Amino acid sequence: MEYQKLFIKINNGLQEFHDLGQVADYIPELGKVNPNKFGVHLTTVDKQHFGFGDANEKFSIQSISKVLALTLAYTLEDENLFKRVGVEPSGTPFNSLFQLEADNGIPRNPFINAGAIVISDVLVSHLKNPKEDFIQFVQQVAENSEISFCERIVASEKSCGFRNMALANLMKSFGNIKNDIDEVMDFYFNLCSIEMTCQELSKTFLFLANHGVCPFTNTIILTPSKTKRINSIMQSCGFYDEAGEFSFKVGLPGKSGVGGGIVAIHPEKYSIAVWSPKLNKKGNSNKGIEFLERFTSETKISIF
Ligand SMILES: NC(=O)CC[C@H](N)C(=O)O
Repeated sequence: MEYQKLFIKINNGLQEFHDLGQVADYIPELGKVNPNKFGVHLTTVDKQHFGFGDANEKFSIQSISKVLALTLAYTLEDENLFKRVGVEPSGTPFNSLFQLEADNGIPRNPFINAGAIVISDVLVSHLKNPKEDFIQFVQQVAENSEISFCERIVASEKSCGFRNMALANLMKSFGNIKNDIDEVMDFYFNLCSIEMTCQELSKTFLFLANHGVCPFTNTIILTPSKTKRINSIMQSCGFYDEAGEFSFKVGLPGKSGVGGGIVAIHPEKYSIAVWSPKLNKKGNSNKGIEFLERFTSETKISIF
């Protein structure tokens, strides 16, 4: 399959797409990004690369990193992890508070903010030097020692992270945060600040298309069963209250971030990353979803 030609064809078709999305500006630093950036990169499990547009430019992967945090926490806690966080779609925005009270401080899934804050707490409990150990894990999965947190984004998020602090405090009141809130939230904001290019992102996530094994190094990141489960949580919860719509349109498990990135997995075939900073009302990349819908329609291949 010549994906390169297909990317060009879809991009040509998208010239007529009227992108009504808006760049996330509730985090001041994210509001400074050029809204017209657009990149795509696909890496196959047999290690072929296909890139397009701004595929080699770094951007803030934001909530996409929640998948990597879940991956590490799942290997450390096994099924015990799911006593403190569920695996059901929330049907609510990523930073919603109200469900959490009714659910006694147990977040619906690990990909909404509340769920990722619980995962952060788990990692803070297990890791000796949480931030350093976590970024080393990401570098290992990415096979790239340059991947890092972005201090500028961390500071920007901390300056306006009131809802996230509220989520953490509410969960602490229910006993579902074990460590000091400031330490957990410092970890969470760093987690959200990781930067990657589309190329780095698609390569990093390839283990999820390959039964948990990184094809470049043959390193086992997860067991096949845990890999299936993480893909399944991405399928049902990767896009907040738009998860059903993404599944309906694209037909692949995936995860979005408010930096405008999306990564989607076709098990046993490829991992694809798209970046377009303008978001729809649900906080997902508007053009990114459109691109992926056209991509799986053109290739006529999805998991369904
Ligand atoms: N959906 C997202 O990417 C949200 C992550 C963002 N850092 C936040 O906590 O609000």
